Order: sequence, then structure tokens, then C-alpha cells
Amino acid sequence: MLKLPQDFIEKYQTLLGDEAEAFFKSLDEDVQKGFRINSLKPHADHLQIDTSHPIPFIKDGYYGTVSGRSLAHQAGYVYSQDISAMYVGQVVDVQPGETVLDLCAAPGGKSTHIAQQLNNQGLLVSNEINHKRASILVENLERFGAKNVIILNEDPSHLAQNLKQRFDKVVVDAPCSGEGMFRKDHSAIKYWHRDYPTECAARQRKILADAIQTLKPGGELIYSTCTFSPEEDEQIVSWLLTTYPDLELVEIPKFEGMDAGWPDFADGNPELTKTVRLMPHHFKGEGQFVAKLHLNGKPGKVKTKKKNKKQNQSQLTSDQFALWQQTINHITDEWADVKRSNFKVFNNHLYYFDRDWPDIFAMKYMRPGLYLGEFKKKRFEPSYNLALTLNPDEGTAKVELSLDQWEKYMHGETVTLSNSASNGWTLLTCEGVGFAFGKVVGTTVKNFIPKGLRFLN
Ligand SMILES: C[S@@+](CC[C@H](N)C(=O)[O-])C[C@H]1O[C@@H](n2cnc3c(N)ncnc32)[C@H](O)[C@@H]1O
Repeated sequence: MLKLPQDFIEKYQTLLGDEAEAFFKSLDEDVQKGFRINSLKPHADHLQIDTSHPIPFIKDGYYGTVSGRSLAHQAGYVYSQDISAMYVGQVVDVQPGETVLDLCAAPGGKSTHIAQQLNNQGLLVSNEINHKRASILVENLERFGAKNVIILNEDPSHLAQNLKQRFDKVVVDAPCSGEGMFRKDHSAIKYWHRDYPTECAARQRKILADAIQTLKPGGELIYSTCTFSPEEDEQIVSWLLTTYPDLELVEIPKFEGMDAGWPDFADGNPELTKTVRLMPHHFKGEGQFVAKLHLNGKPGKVKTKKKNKKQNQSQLTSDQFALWQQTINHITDEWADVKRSNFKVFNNHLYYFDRDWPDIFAMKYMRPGLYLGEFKKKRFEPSYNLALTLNPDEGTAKVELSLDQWEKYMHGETVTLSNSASNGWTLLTCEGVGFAFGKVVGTTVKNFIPKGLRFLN
């Protein structure tokens, strides 16, 4: 049985009254697992992912599990995710073409969901303050294969300074006391103490104050936590409403087992019933809280900043452009019409960066646009990331490997083909699914799986 802190037990006995026992009991029960299918990728019925149990209120969401070692996961066709967390992504309700900021984004559950909803139109800026976690965010987003994502590794205050009123939607999936994760991750209990929720709430107010500055008037702020504590849930929303009179709550659709937020947990404002609480004794997923707020008002004057020097120094030379075109046109014609002004080069690394995207070059970035590959002396090496954006069904040069060969390739080994293929860079597929680039020389496929992504055993 889960050993809960005595202060926690007493707090929730007082807050939940008659329901407290059912609530504590539910923390010992198994949680229903889920995954999302990545709608950016072509249909892949042949991957035999079990989609017989759709989650009725989540588009592309299913009950069940998919192994992290599977081809489907490695090639970015699925994302395993708790169903409550999926619900938050659904609540964001992004429309293709919008500009979205995911401010606390690692490991990428909401960001991959948003990227999917954008359908390669508009822009997602996905930010994570912690560098190690930001690297995991990069891996997960790159697998997903979206072309319109910038990944930053910044403190929210720098985004507030540099990207004022830039976003249609801003998501703050806040660092919190994590009470809703106790069941999944028992170690989360170790960090908890009586004052922890209040400490987390102070940090959340600071993050939200920065987040609001990046939101366009007319835009929406989505605030969520994976905790039950009123200090971080209803009380934070109540603080937002009183501190920022231009914010108003938007009603969120509720489905079976979902509770409305509890006004009595804050200042009694009945508007708080527009928020949603997912409690494990009522709902099948982990604990979660979510609120959606609309920012009224007219756009204020935003000082236009001088373009950062790095922006201008990052132009592609005509030789580099020719080398890029020569390499990519051998693989696919998808990039044939993209103009030179939409590329940037930093230390020989090439990125796609749409001219209309905001200037992020004064900030710490992990991916200033879609990473396309690296110039090395007189050649260009296309990136793993680029391979995962390609549709193998649309005229892409490809070589099909067996599942055994795929496993070998994922271990970093060279693969030998039974028949020789056309020499040069090619998309590698397995069961028709694109999973990486390889370089063919006769019957040999040289391995280019990034070291950090290789299977170790
Ligand atoms: C709940 S997790 C985000 C989960 C993520 N949205 C997802 O769906 O996969 C909160 C994140 O906030 C980050 N964080 C911690 N302190 C922060 C701060 N002061 N400002 C912004 N983010 C912070 C943590 O590193 C963590 O990755």
C-alpha cells in the first residue's frame, strides 16, 4: 500500500470529507494506460497497433500500451501518454495555422499533441528550462516529424522579454507538487511536505506572469497541473482572474468522470466551475487540473527590436545551397521549391526557418527551426530529424529493411542488402515506415543513427 505523508492524509480528509477514503484507495489502484497515434504520419494499419479501444473524448487517443522499443514508437507513429495528460492537449484545441507557445514542455506530451493539431501549419515554440529535459524534448519532437517547431531552453522571463504578444495560445503545464503522480511515480512522495504546494504556487505565479506577456490579446492561456492541491489549482486561477482583469475563464467540455473545479477551494467565485479537476476516484487517468482563459483587450504597442546579429550572420552561401539541393533532390522533390531565404546555418548546421517566424536568436535554442543536416567539407549529411518528416509514399528514394535489419540498424550496425540499391543517401523504411537515413554503397547501408538514440542492448 502507498505510504502517504500524514499531513497529506489530514489535508485531504478535511478537503474531501466523505470522499477522502475512496480518494486514498484509488491511489493504490492501477491506472488505465493510453497512447496517441501521430496523425502527421501516413496511415499505418499494417503496424498492427491495437486501436480497438478508442478513448471517446480524445481524437487519435486509445487505451492500451505500445512498447518504447517498437518500430511504431521509434519512428514516431505513437506517443504513450496518460489519458488525463492527453485530455489537456485536447483542451488546448489548436487550429492549424496558429502560433502556439508550450512554455514548460519536456518531455513533450503536450507539444507532440499540439504539433499534431497544427498539421504543419503555423508554428509551435516548445520551451523547456532544464537543459537535460530539453534534450529529451528534442528527441520526442523530432520523432514526431513536424516541420514547424522551434525548441528553446530558456527561462520564461526571457520569452516574456523577447516574444511579447506573439502567440495565439500559450500553454503552461506547470511544474507542481505532483500529487497526481504519486500513484505512477512513488518517488514523487519524497519531495512532498506540508508547505510544498504553497512554494510551487509562488513559482507558478511567476511563470504565469511571464506567460501572459507573450499572449496576443484575443488569445488563450491554458494552465494545467498534475496535482490536487487547491493552492496550485483553483487558487492560482482565482489569482489570475483578480490580477489580470482582461482574463476570463472559458468553459471546457467535461466527459464522464470529470469534476468541475471547486469554487470553495478558492474564493468561492462560481466561475471556477469552468475549470476541470480529474480525480482518480472518479476518472480513469492520473490526477490533473486544467483551466482555459481568454485574454480580452486590444493589442498594445510592442517595441520592435533590432534583428539579432546572429540572424544576419546565418545566411546560406550559394555553394551551400547548391550542395543542399543536390543532396535533397536525390532523395525527394518535397523541398525543391523552398527558397534560400528560408534557411539558416549555424556552425555548419542547416535549419529550415520560415521568414515569418519570430526572432528567437537572442535566446538559448536547442533547435532554431527544423534541423536539416550538417555541411561537412564538400558534402552535406542530412539529419535523422529530416528523415522522420518524409512520407515514404510520396516519391521518396527508399530502401526497405526487414525487422531484423531495422533492429541491427537501431543498434548502430551497418546493414548488408541482398540486392544492391542505388548509391547515395536514401530513406530507410521497415514495414513501409520511414525511420532514418542511410547511405548506400553497393549492398552496404552505412549507419547514421545518432549515437544517443541507439539501442544499447
Ligand atoms: C509538468 S512538467 C511538463 C510536462 C510536459 N508539458 C509534457 O506534457 O510532457 C513541468 C516542466 O516545467 C519545468 N520547469 C521547472 N521549473 C520551471 C520554471 N521555473 N519555469 C519554467 N519551467 C519550469 C520542468 O523542468 C518540467 O519539465
